Amino acid sequence: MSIVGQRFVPVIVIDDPGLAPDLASALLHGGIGCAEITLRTEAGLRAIEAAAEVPDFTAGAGTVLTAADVDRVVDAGARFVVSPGLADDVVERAIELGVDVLPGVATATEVQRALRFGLDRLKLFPAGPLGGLDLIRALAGPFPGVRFLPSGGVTPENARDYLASPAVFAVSGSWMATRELIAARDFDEIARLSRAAVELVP
Ligand SMILES: O=C(O)C(=O)C[C@H](O)[C@H](O)COP(=O)(O)O
Repeated sequence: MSIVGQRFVPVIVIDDPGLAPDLASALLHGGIGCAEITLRTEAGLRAIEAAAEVPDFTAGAGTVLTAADVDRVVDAGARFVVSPGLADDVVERAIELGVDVLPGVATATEVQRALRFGLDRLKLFPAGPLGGLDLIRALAGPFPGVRFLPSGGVTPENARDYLASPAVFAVSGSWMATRELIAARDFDEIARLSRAAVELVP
């Protein structure tokens, strides 16, 4: 399973890898089948490993900054790799290993660089501060074949509008599984917020 077909990609910052299986189950319970587990914390890598074991769940890695990170997260079981920006070595290594890669782009120049790698699904980061849907509409003009994953400033209030754009394949954000909710083991609330997100899509 890959990220294709997913419409919500929760961004996870986790401090205890032991919580990853319950987190993945809560997301699944809410109707979300994947997550980008970031390497922002020490626990990230082991959390990917644990979430990758959960049946029907697609564990991905976020904040992947180097080719060595790609090796580590793929070894841990990550099925997709997300970066805040576009680093050639990260993209090349992910392609070599045959894992989906979603580099972050913020400009038309970066979209062109991503296209040279044959990528047509890109993260747009940080989507809100960059101009949100206005920017996506502007980029969709010269790049009609590209689909974006807006991340950064996506909320339950604007997710539906983003997802209504044909240039958006999924949205990403931390709101349905915040670091605090995970640390508090509030898996019922994570499932509820996930369900509410999924229900935003007609
Ligand atoms: O660390 C990374 O590699 C990231 O991917 C950054 C995240 O995409 C955003 O931090 C999510 O933004 P919020 O939903 O506004 O919290």
